[in-house]
Amino acid sequence: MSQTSSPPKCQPAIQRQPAHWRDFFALTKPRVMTLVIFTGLCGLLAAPGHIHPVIGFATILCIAVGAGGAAALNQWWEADIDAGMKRTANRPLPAGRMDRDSARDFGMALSGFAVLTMGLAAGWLCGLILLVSIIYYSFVYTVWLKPRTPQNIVIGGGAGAFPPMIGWVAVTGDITLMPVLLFAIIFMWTPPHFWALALFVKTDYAKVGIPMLPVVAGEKVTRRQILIYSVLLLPLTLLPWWLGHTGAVYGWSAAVLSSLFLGFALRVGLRERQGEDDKMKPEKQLFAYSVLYLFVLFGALVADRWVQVLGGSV
Ligand code: HEM
Ligand SMILES: CC(C)=CCC/C(C)=C/CC/C(C)=C/COP(=O)(O)OP(=O)(O)O
Repeated sequence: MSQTSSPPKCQPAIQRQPAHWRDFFALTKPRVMTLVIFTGLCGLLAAPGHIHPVIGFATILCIAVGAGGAAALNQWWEADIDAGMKRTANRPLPAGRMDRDSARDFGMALSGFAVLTMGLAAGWLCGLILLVSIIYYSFVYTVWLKPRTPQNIVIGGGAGAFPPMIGWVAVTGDITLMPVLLFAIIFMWTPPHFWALALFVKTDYAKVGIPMLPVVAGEKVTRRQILIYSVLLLPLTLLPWWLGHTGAVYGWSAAVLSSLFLGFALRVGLRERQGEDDKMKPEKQLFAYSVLYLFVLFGALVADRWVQVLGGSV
């Protein structure tokens, strides 16, 4: 098990020219962060109350910039690990298209800008939650948990669960039960989301000494764990409806989406791999569905709110 206690030592290919803007953009992990930004936007749109459109826009912009900054800091720290994995070897740092200090400075600048602007525009509670999520992802998860424990993403998953809470608090000004439930839903969703992927990129993580669950505990345990979190996710996503915080549009959407999630998870959880040339199709399907699932679930939350507003029930 590797214990990363200092930033990457290897300086890959020599970087002679200033990095291209495309590499700075890539450093923000834009594809992953679309869902982070979307859930933040949904938290903002589903919250009861009104927010000035400019403040609302600034809030989402700051979530995007802050998440991008945290992703850059993650890659600054992990350049040597990324260099050793096929999936990540072509990132700007391991591929030598950018020097490490630029990535660090870029990440710090984005993070600092996002937290300060968030505090000034949407209030310091939102600024504080954003700061916590940036530190959570770039330090608690990346530096501390990831190289040390197979429970890294269970605890570290909290980092990605904050954006809808930020969006919600930007509108209401305080942390009530609903933003906590939205946090809990993403927290519970993260292990099946990531372990489905970890099952089919297991060898990559093993190669660089990252103790992901399938590497340390094996596939069977990982499959069972995926199942446990997916079973718990179903009632958790229904809680906002049962407690009367949302209407039937969200409730039925959650019931259908989470049942399907459980269906995909059951196929992964209860099966055994058929030899080394197994294509891991159910695992790939669960991973792909996990992304679609969260998009649609949070979309349904907003649709539900709009139905209630138009129907005059709030
Ligand atoms: C600690 C928690 C998490 C871990 C370890 C994790 C890990 C990963 C990894 C390794 C990928 C593969 C794609 C890539 O390398 O860029 C991925 C894809 C993705 N993740 Fe996660 N993830 C986590 C949490 C989240 C959260 C909270 C969200 C959004 C709310 C999210 C959204 C996505 C999306 C949208 C993709 C697909 C990107 C694409 O289409 O290429 N992830 N995740
Ligand atoms: C507002 C804010 C700060 C949001 C952060 C959101 C967040 C925690 C997203 C996590 C998503 C992500 C890219 C995980 C990758 O894990 P990894 O870095 O272990 O993946 P890798 O193996 O691809 O590098």
